[in-house]
Amino acid sequence: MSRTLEPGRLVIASHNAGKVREIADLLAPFGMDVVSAGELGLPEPEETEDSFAGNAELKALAAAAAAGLPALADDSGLSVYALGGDPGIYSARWAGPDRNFGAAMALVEEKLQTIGAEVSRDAHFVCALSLAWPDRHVETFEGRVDGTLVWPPRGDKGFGYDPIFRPAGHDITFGEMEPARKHAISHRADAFAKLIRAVFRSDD
Ligand SMILES: O=P(O)(O)OP(=O)(O)OP(=O)(O)OC[C@H]1O[C@@H](n2cnc3c(O)ncnc32)[C@H](O)[C@@H]1O
Ligand SMILES: [Mg+2]
Repeated sequence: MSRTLEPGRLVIASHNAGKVREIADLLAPFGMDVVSAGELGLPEPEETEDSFAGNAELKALAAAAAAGLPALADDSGLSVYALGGDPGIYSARWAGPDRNFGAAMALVEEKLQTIGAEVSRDAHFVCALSLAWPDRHVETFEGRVDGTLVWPPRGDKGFGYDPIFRPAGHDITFGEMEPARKHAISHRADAFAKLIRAVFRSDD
């Protein structure tokens, strides 16, 4: 049985502006009073776990303890089939400390080109969302969206690797997609749907 999230303040435990915006959009119908980790001046913890869920839990627990409030963290990434799942949990680190996703996308493409012309361009995004409370109770939900990598990058509406990811069944990239359409199908929306079913459930 999941714990119910009571109305009140909730920390979005991310230092990524694109994610904070998407999570705030997804939370908007639920009437929480959201504040980001950056606005509270919380430190960015080192992501030392070897899974999306492990890193999401670490970030949520750290923010909940520091703020004394429930905290929602997101650990996510792009997993490329032909690259054995890379960049995966290292998706942010491939962009380097200056968060240069142009360079990270070019690195993905370069590695695919090195494998050869017939290489599979299948990829998926994963998102683990963890909700933690100051008493260290934590709940984690995972989502996924499948798609194909395109080159060159297209669109400037999203963030991160969005300009090279075309979700299955669509002919535009996440970078070209309106936020509302991305929220209907994304890995983050998939994880979020599971989270809201669990923690905003009514007990009757
Ligand atoms: O850890 P926080 O502070 O939340 O921010 P971060 O950017 O470091 O986030 P992650 O550690 O989860 O790294 C995941 C990277 O994968 C990329 N990514 C995740 N979701 C994405 C999405 O919806 N569209 C494009 N790229 C995404 C994004 O660029 C992130 O930097
Ligand atoms: Mg991170």
